[in-house]
Amino acid sequence: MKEYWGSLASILGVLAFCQSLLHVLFPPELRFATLKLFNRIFNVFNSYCYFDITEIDGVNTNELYNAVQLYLSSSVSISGSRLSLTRALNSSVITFGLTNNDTLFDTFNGVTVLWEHIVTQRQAQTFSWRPMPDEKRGFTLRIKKKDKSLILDSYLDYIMEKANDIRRKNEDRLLYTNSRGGSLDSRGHPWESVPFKHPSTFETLAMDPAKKAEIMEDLKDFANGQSFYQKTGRAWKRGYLLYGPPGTGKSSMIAAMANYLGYDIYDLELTEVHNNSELRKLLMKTSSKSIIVIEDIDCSINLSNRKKGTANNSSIGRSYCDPEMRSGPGGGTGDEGGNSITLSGLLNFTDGLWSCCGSERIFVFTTNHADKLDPALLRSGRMDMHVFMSYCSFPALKILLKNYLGHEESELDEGVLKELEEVIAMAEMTPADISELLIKNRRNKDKAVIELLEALKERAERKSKGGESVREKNLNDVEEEEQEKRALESPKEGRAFDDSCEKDEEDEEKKIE
Ligand SMILES: Nc1ncnc2c1ncn2[C@@H]1O[C@H](COP(=O)(O)OP(=O)(O)OP(=O)(O)O)[C@@H](O)[C@H]1O
Ligand SMILES: [Mg+2]
Repeated sequence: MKEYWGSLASILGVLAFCQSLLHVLFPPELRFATLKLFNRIFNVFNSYCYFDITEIDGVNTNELYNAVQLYLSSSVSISGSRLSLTRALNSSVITFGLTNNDTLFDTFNGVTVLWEHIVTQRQAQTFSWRPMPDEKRGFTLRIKKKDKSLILDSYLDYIMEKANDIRRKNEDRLLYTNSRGGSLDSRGHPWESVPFKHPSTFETLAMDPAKKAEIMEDLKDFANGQSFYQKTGRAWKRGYLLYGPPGTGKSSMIAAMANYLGYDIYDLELTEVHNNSELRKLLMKTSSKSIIVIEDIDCSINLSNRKKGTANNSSIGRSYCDPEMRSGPGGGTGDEGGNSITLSGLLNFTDGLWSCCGSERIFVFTTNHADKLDPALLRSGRMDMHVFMSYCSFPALKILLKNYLGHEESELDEGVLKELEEVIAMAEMTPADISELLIKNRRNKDKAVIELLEALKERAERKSKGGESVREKNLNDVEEEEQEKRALESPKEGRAFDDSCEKDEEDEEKKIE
């Protein structure tokens, strides 16, 4: 052992002697040139090339570093024996990462590459506007020289895309709102956000399964349709109008859409927006992969502008047909009027040049009265899909029974099922009403079903009685309308009516005399 240490010491001594000899014999310039030459020779014979991705690029955080870290976390979790764990703010998911100076092989398009995570101590604090971390972190990517041109660009793009997907999955959705009278926060953002944790999904949504499948397919096609939209020259956006009575699941559907696609929601409170330019600014500050929602659009602002007499000096309630209201992008005249937005502004918001300042966005409008909306707002391209959320149907009822009571169709008594099917359409009950009944009795499933059936029967009976009187009233109304119409259409009849009135008046006058 002593001999071993002795020989090691003598080797080190020789090396130190050589180094000092090199220093004495060769000037620094020559030493540098020699090293460069060695490097070149080494590179010629080395079949790999290396790429360093440092955590901090100058003073900015390198986005690629974070993306690589996230990307590698997806494969590391399965294979690594020592991993670093992180949990982002707002996230309910823990991600795995490579520990310091660890390596990992990855394969892309049949090419194998090596990643190494390198952590070194920062030597001295250089001047910086913000404090730097004590450690210098970075990834080194090793690729065979012959594969470099084959994969490098597409591989890095793929990593960025994958990392974004992982980030979206890990982070909870965000729900944004603008309801602060147009004020901006400290960073100049007009939107406030909270984590979006609505549990509604398409699985729990009670509606006709065929309609549900159609919507889901449409959403998936939209989300995967980047090349389609590019090819056809259309802005990558889609509009949905959800209409129907209160409590039929319009808001639940929006939440299900966001959870299905992993998008954020921007809930636009139209009454808080003062003018068209504010509306544009709000739109500019929305991110891609988001759903922009205007709930109860008929109540937010008067947009039923087609009726006579609504066109007055105020910009609210004026017609899209009104040339003044159509002029100029962004509503033009609407901005000057002061604190009101116009239909034109809203149309530009959903369909104009500004609507494509981001991409992959879905506009959803909800209303209880689709007939009150201006057709210009509803045309294809603005609202591509009109979804009627109806009263609870039999297939929807089966979904609610499963959600709230855990009942599969086969577990229910056939007779009860048949009775439910018979009365459900006539009862015209909303899924919200039925949910309340089921929640009330969820501890006693049999009681819940029986009470529901009774409530449905009672309601159906009331409806059928009410329906008759309504029908009678409607018939009377129609008759009166017909009479008025006839009077207007046949001047003779009208004249006769007028003549008789005049005659009566004359007689009256004579009597008084
Ligand atoms: N189709 C449905 N599927 C499942 N649950 C529903 C459905 N419709 C309503 N609900 C239940 O009723 C509640 C109210 O529904 P929601 O807020 O989605 O109705 P809405 O159509 O948006 O009503 P409004 O027009 O008043 O805004 C929800 O919390 C949900 O539990
Ligand atoms: Mg709603």
